Amino acid sequence: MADHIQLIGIKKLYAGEHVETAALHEIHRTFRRDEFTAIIGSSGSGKSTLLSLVGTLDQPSSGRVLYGDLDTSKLNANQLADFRFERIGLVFQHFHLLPALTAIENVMSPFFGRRRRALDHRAKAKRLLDRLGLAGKYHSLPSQLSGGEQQRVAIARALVNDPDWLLADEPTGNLDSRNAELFYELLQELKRELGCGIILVTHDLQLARKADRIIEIKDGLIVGDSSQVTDESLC
Ligand SMILES: Nc1ncnc2c1ncn2[C@@H]1O[C@H](COP(=O)(O)OP(=O)(O)OP(=O)(O)O)[C@@H](O)[C@H]1O
Repeated sequence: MADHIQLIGIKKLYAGEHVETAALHEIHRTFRRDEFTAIIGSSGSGKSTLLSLVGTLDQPSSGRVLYGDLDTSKLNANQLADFRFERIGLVFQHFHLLPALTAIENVMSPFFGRRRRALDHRAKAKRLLDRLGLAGKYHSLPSQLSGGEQQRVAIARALVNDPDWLLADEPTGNLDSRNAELFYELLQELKRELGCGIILVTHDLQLARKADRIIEIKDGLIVGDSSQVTDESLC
């Protein structure tokens, strides 16, 4: 189990028809599993790009992403998919639930096509849904759930395989401030209970301020890191 993720000289260029966008410039940073890290920055600053590279959903143009000693740039596409499945849970702003599947089927969906005992993961999915206050909603479709409930189904799905890391991209963007607050508290509890590292991209400074560590991105560069500078210089 990796206790840290290390970014070594990460750059990301997006090639357009006529222009190339440099979304990230030479990022060096280490994330620790015992920290709740919030990533903040204005729109277009590179937060989602950074999270997708950390989550191995995309490859950097140059540089490397290490989970402990494991260099993810050495893995092929199938190995990366297995690596993500085993180690990383992902939550997105729009939840990305499959509309034709019930809550419990959505939670189990990471196992579809993988040889695992169906009974084991159904039991795990139920435990997670119960833990997240959705015991009566196993068979509800996403369209029959509130935004906050859909978000909790998405978290259950991200946690169903006991990941070492939970990466969340603007997960509170579609929630009102009360539900955003509840969501944040839930993440804190899950972190304590399950011991997974959490990296949260957010526009919500109120929430970010509660994290153990805040990293601020501007124009593809890290311009603030509360583990290296005083809190007053951030936000
Ligand atoms: N697939 C892509 N192709 C081309 N350019 C992209 C692509 N994805 C992102 N970009 C560009 O890279 C830069 C960083 O985008 P990114 O989505 O990482 O920002 P962000 O901080 O997450 O923004 P927001 O808060 O609005 O979601 C932006 O200039 C964006 O237009």
